Amino acid sequence: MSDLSEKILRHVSETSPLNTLDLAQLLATDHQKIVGALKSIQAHGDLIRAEPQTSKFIELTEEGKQVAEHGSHEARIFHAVPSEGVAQAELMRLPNAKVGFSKAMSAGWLTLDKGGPPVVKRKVDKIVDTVQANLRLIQGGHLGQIEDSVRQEYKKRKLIQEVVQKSFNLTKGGDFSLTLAKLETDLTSEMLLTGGWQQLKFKDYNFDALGAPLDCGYLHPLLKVRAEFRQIFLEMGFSEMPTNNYVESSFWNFDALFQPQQHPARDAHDTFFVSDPKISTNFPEDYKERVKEVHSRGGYGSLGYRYDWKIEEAQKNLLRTHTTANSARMLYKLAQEKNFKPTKLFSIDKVFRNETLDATHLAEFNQVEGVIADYDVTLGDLIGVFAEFFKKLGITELEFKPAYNPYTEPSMEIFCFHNGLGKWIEIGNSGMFRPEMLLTMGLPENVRVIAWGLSLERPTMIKYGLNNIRDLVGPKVDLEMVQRSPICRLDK
Ligand SMILES: N[C@@H](Cc1ccccc1)C(=O)O
Repeated sequence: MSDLSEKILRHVSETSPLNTLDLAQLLATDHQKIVGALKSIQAHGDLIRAEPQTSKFIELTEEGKQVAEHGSHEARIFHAVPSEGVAQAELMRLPNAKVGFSKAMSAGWLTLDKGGPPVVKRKVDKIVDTVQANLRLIQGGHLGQIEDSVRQEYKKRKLIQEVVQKSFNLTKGGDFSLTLAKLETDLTSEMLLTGGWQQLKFKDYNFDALGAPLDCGYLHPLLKVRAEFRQIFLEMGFSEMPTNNYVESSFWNFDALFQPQQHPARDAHDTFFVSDPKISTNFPEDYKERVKEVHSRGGYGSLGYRYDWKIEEAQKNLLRTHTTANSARMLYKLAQEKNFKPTKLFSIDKVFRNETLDATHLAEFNQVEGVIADYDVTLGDLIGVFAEFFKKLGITELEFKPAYNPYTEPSMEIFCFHNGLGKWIEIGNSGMFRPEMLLTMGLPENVRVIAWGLSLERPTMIKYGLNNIRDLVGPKVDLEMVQRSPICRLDK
């Protein structure tokens, strides 16, 4: 039996009721330790009864303690003013000068001479620092001597604060005893054979214990957040697109999306080109011709880009820079069907960009993409879908900013207000696919397609409070972080 438990039992046998706070003082022990020992005594049965109490008291804040020790801000400012006065600008450089100066002025201790550059002078020779004196009284437990209004003022000045202390009033229980028998934790075969178990006392199960970590694999936070996104899309009736090709042709990654062949994103500075196999050649022939036509001469009411479109540029293989390449493939497929059916698609998979690596950028990341193709859908529908999609993530405040993408018009960046960070952050990009893209594929004229893309890493980092992407992905990831991170709910 622990020493402390024994002492508690002895004190309760002498004084009853006995408050745990008084007991802590009596035994010169931390209150938390007393409460801990009390819990273990109670595990032995009805030895001690404990009635919860709450008491409020006033204590000095850190600032209050400073004042009690070194004087109030106003007194320190007063003492910093020499008898001949001092330039106000100089005085104001001292710590806590703003409060100190204004309090000293309203106490009538100082005056401000504004004849030239403002000079602060003493108005009285001596002062009494009542704030310091009062705080010392409170510190000494004489709060009763302080008037209510003064108390309120100190509270406002954050010199004192109210603390709520939980404690217990202890009385003897029905099975009170001065000693504790050791509780058994295991039932052994010997106890069963001898029948000894009947006389022994067993420790209660603690069903609140956290338990040992499971000896099994753990899901990485990115996988958990991915599962959340996938669940949201499925709930909203979206089907998942195939995205199992990291290597893509420039044709599907750029040309099909009406992205001109001179566009800077198609430069090796931004895109990883693949050297083996270097090119793709298998494109739907008549579609390829229509893509060439719309880029070089226009069509469907568009002037096109008016340049010499080259198949060699479209053939270049690359690591896809966005999953919108997969959306393009799916929309083309949809356009080939006899009767158009409204369709909602999503994907969550890896994309690659030739980025300069830093705390928030990697050369590969995951993109979350949603696409809705339907008759006459509008930008209003897109905003409505966002409202529902992000609400399921716990995000209700959204704002949009006009943006530019070669393949969408209009385009909008999506911002959300992050409560935890207390600011607006950009979370994605969106828009309505251009007619130059959709009509070229062969979709009916009045079919519109709204779409959006986000990164998976960004919400994951925010959710798990990480500010360096290397803590989430790559060789420096702390495996214990993966084990510790609970199932993710995207609601905060
Ligand atoms: N492809 C865009 C995202 C996006 C998808 C669909 C429409 C508009 C924008 C990106 O990589 O940022």
